[in-house]
Amino acid sequence: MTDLLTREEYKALAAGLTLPTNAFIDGSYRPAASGKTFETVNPATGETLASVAACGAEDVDFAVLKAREAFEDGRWSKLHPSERKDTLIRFAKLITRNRRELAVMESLDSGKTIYDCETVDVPETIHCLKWHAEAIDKIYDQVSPASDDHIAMIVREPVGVVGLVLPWNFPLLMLAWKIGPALAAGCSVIVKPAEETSLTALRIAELAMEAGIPRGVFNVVPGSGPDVGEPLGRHMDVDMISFTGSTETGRRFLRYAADSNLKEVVLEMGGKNPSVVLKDAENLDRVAAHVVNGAFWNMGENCSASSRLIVEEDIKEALLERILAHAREWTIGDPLDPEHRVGALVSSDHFAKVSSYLDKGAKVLMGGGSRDGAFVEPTVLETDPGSTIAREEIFGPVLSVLTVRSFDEAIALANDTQYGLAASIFTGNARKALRGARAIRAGTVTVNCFGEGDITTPFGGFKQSGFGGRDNSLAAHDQYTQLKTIWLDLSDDEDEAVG
Ligand SMILES: NC(=O)C1=CN([C@@H]2O[C@H](COP(=O)(O)OP(=O)(O)OC[C@H]3O[C@@H](n4cnc5c(N)ncnc54)[C@H](O)[C@@H]3O)[C@@H](O)[C@H]2O)C=CC1
Ligand code: BAL
Repeated sequence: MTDLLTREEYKALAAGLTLPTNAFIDGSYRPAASGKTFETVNPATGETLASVAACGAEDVDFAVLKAREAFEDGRWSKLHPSERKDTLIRFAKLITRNRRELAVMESLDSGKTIYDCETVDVPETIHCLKWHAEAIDKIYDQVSPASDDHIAMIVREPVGVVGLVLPWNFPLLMLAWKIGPALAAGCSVIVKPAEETSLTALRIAELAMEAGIPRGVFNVVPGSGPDVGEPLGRHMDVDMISFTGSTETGRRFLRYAADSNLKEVVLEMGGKNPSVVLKDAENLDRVAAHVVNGAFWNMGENCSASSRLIVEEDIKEALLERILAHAREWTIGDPLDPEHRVGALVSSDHFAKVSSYLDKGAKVLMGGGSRDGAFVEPTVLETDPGSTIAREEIFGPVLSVLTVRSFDEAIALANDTQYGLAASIFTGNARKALRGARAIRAGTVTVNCFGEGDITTPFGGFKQSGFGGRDNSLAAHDQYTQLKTIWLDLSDDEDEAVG
């Protein structure tokens, strides 16, 4: 368990931070070529934290050029995997040494609670980098079954120059999910952080250099989606894009790829994830704790948040009573107070979007309030399956309650969505649990718990939640590598016909 500081100690650390503001390209910080900047704001207070380089196509071109040079000369891509492993482990250690600074920076820039930053975001970032580092010198190439006269080798090669386009809800952790396997594989990366939360990615770049990752291999280009994300997506010399964010922007990356060099595209997008609670669920208090955690953790700014509760009517009242009791324990307020479990939403724009759902006519069972500084109370709403609230990804601390009368109705409703990222099912009946888990079309289904798995399990979505690959586990290495087949002719009969 992380040793947390007091609110006053976190405030003092925050006051003493030096915030990185420039792009990081070819091993050094530099302003945007245009000289332009944009403000990054602490959403909990509305105060401007820093003016960050507002990069554009010229900066993207330069970063791609340098990333390509690094990739082709092999200063990283051709190292022995164990050397990349050692460097990445040094990198993880440097993050550990600077973990408090990163946790505070993340909390200030995103509104996330310091509690989550200290206990989840930063430690999971470190664990993710170490895991992929440790894996990379243990993955073997293959030899195919072939006749005695031939050997066919199947070797894995890094994809090349990859663009990593990040969301703002887990700025450090999503960075780690992507750079962990990409750097381990030998790729050169261009990170495009979300404009709301650029700071920790920019600071991490410096630690990457300090760890010994060669210049040009790790670049961070901050700026808006249209100014940086689009030129990256359309670049003719970028081999692949790995994106996490909204389904709408994910679609754009497919168009960019189709219109340019058909680069590979991996998309991890939205969700409207169901928690199905059947009438034979055991220990409703525990079920309620899982549902509340799934819905309100990280302010519900989580693509795998369990935002739809689908409950059989026989147990609805008993479950709701417990859900409301648990939800009341989720204290809201200053993100730098380690007692708080609910911080601020990421921005005033996002606050306006989430707030707009709160007056759409659903029956409010709890919460529904908001206050200055982008805070939205954990909210439980009873609604019907066709309502906007029950269908759209709100990405805030809002749980919709939907009532069903049977197992089949519950599963049909769970699947009645364009998304398919995550789901959970609560029941004491093993057969129903497995039937439900098989029937729900989602990348992750948890039984009698809410969870996203861990670094060892693939994470990604079905339907409009995902495309092209998985984050986490060895499956992530498939994203950043491609297979090559090499045939060797071993026959020594010179008379044998060729072809
Ligand atoms: N799957 C997930 O983890 C996330 C889902 N979302 C969903 O998306 C909604 C909107 O949030 P946004 O921040 O607007 O997400 P977004 O999908 O627009 O942003 C994600 C990333 O894409 C970039 N981007 C935006 N427009 C672009 C464009 N035209 N071309 C290239 N890159 C572009 C952004 O700068 C950011 O780095 C949220 O309310 C939530 O529902 C948002 C963030 C994360
Ligand atoms: N649930 C972690 C990944 C994401 O929100 O995108």
